[in-house]
Amino acid sequence: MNASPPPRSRQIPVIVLAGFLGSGKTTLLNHLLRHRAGNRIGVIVNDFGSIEIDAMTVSGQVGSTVSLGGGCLCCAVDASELDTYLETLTRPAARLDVIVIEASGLAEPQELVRMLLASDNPHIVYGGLVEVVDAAEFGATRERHPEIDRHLAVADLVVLNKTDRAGEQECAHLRQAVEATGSTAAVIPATYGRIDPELLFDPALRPDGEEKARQLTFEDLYLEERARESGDEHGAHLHTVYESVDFTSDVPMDPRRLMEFLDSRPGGLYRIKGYVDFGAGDVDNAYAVHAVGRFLRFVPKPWTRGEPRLTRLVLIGSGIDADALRKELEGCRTAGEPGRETAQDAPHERAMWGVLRYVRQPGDDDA
Ligand SMILES: Nc1nc2c(ncn2[C@@H]2O[C@H](COP(=O)(O)OP(=O)(O)OP(=O)(O)O)[C@@H](O)[C@H]2O)c(=O)[nH]1
Repeated sequence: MNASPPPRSRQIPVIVLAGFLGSGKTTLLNHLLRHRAGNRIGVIVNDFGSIEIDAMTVSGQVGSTVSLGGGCLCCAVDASELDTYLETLTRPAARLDVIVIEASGLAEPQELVRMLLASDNPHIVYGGLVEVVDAAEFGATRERHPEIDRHLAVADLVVLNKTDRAGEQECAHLRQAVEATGSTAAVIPATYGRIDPELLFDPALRPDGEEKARQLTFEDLYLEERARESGDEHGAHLHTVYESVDFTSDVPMDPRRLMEFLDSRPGGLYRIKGYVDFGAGDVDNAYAVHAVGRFLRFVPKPWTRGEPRLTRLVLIGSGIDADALRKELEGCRTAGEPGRETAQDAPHERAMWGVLRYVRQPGDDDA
């Protein structure tokens, strides 16, 4: 009998980090690596020579960084090559929580996103496209590279970086430009790429508490040092640009109403995560939900015996109206007569069609 590999139950989010030359991608990546909240981050870079790989690796993580030499990722690496790198990084031994691909400043990010969505690797889930924009250079870059509008249109999160060098006007201009592309991406202002890592990944939840019990690392020391230098502005400001909304319900959600809510979600609502009980719509499964920008996916998972049938959602965004969102979600609950309905009822099955559009079937290519 063949020894089967150990199960890898979680899908690892893969985030694409894009932006024009010098916009601050590497700075942002380094910031994420220093504020990784216990997560183990794997990085694929397709730059060559100009990045200090050593500076980007964090303690205990050397070996999880794969550098693609030889040019622009979307041109030089075909899908099978990318898959090989992803396969390496998703091995259980790597114990990664998130993978970030830093696209070359000249890459067409949509090509890379398409490759990820079409990937057969069952251990990854697309985690969104983050487009870094140099606020001070935005006007000039746009003149030289009109394709930036195309990049903004497909981004899930736009980081308006270098706001220290730009005036209010440039920032407002960029927001308008993003909206004009038809994009609903959240726009987050930043200096030196200091965005809240929780926008991209969850704090690690390690059952063995290994991260909590560990000794001070270089990362901690670095953070302490920086906090001292800056009077701790740094840490305090990280949490000011976005809001999060928690929603819990023991009444099942109505699939049609929830899909209406999700299909018309406001632009600033950048992330939704959690799981949903659709009651009679599917009595056997909880539906894990994962939304980044406009990307949405449901993954059905059988309820375990005795597990409380709850819907639990966390919504994260900037410029969102938390009370209004919570009310809208409350309005998505079923009238609530659990037990009276059965999954065999045709109307319930039909109501689930909207949800099932976002459940990936084997062999699907969402691109
Ligand atoms: N003033 C200012 N400078 C910044 C900020 N963020 C990054 N920089 C600087 O901008 C320069 C370019 O930053 P990088 O992070 O290397 O940019 P990149 O997008 O990775 O560049 P490429 O790899 O060439 O595409 C560096 O000198 C950074 O220190 C910021 O918010 N404000």
